[in-house]
Amino acid sequence: MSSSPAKTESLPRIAFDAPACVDGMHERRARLPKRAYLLPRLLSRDQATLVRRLAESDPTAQFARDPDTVDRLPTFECAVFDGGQPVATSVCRVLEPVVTERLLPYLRKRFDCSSLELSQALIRRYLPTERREHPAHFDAHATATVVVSLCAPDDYVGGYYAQPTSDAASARYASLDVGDAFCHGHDLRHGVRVFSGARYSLVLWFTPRAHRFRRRRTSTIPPWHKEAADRGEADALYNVASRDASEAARTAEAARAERGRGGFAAAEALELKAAELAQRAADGHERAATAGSADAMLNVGVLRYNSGDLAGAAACWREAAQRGKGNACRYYARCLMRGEGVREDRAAATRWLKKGASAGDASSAYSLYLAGESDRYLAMAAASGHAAACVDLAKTASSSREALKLLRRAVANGGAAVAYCALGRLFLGAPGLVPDPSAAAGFFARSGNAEAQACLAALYGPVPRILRDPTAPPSREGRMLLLW
Ligand SMILES: O=C(O)CCC(=O)C(=O)O
Ligand SMILES: [Fe+2]
Repeated sequence: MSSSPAKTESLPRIAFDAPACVDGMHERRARLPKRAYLLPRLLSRDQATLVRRLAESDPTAQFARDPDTVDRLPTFECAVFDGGQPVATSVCRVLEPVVTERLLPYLRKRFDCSSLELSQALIRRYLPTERREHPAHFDAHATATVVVSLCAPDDYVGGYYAQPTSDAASARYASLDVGDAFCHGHDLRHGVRVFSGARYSLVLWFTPRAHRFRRRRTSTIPPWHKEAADRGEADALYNVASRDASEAARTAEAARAERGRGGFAAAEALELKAAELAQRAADGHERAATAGSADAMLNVGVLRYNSGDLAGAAACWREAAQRGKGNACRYYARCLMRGEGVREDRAAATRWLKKGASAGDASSAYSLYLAGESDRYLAMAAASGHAAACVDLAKTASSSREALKLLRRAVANGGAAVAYCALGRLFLGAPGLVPDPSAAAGFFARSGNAEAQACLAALYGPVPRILRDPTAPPSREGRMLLLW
């Protein structure tokens, strides 16, 4: 992870061919190994601003916090159009003419599909107190993706990047002006990293009419991606295998729930299906790894590790790490640190963690900080939204305001229990904040972890039952709303 750049211009950027006009649409083809295009000013500045304002104010629009399909952290996405139907009606009214009159004719031609339609549209936000990144992934479910910037370039540093290979160093950023769109197919690895500031984007997914999908009902692999897998394309093989793996996990969860309800026969059938899917996922990952997918190599390493083949696991992780996969660097460093499957070598482990951190893996950066390397690794991890790093950095923040920002980011990035506990401590007394034991108690109750319960006991003596409930609302709702 490069330490925070001051400007998007200093990041490696996507190069484009000269402008061309296709069916009245201005495009610039990206110089990338996969089909991708810049569509300058797809929305006017006014339209982009209006879309963003409506998303923030329309009662039919809401930024959801349910788990994202890519990283399982809160999405902070606002549904605009779903399964062929408008959701945020006011936003759809602005987009309708742009989609039907300009985008659809263009995309049908560019992606050779006369039945292409808008399947889903959503707005994502990346605020300093919320999501900072969306890890590299494929939009396998869509024939074509169109991402429109709803922000001025000066509002943030970083943004959307295309990453042709699994090596994080191959990431190239698209500098988009407000209203500019970037358009790509199902086979382009891409992601978002916001180093600073706030970013809003509109994401539109197009599929043939017959494959229109509803939110989260994307567990089946669509034919265009399956065809790529059948041709032996490593990335597509990996995507198919990881879809099988997540279906296996979902089915196993359903089996557990069924067993809990006493439906033993149904549970058994689900367990069988989960085992079949897990086996198919394992075979798929092996095939994808053999075809050269570093993403799959990481998972094959996990499978080997879990089966007790530590040397096999270390070899897989090393190979994936050599190909620039940040989390594989960390997994391999762990082997070196513990002498698992390789000879123990702490100096080499540190070198691999540094490589992982510079490939964007926040946990590598945090591990380096924990191992006593420079404090800048703590700042690096916190900047990416690493929850524990945000909480640790909040302890030495220069102001209560900065500490609050970091703790809100930790809550949004999966660290609720520990962050709420730290918030409780902050409200017991911090420079610039009037101590508020009642607000502190509310946060401790929300946290529910052992430390927070001890703090509650210290505040009020034996903890009343209601305050032990981690879902109990804070005691002063009005005040909480101001902060949250
Ligand atoms: O926010 C963006 O620009 C892109 C988000 C994205 O890649 C996705 O939602 O799949
Ligand atoms: Fe995407």
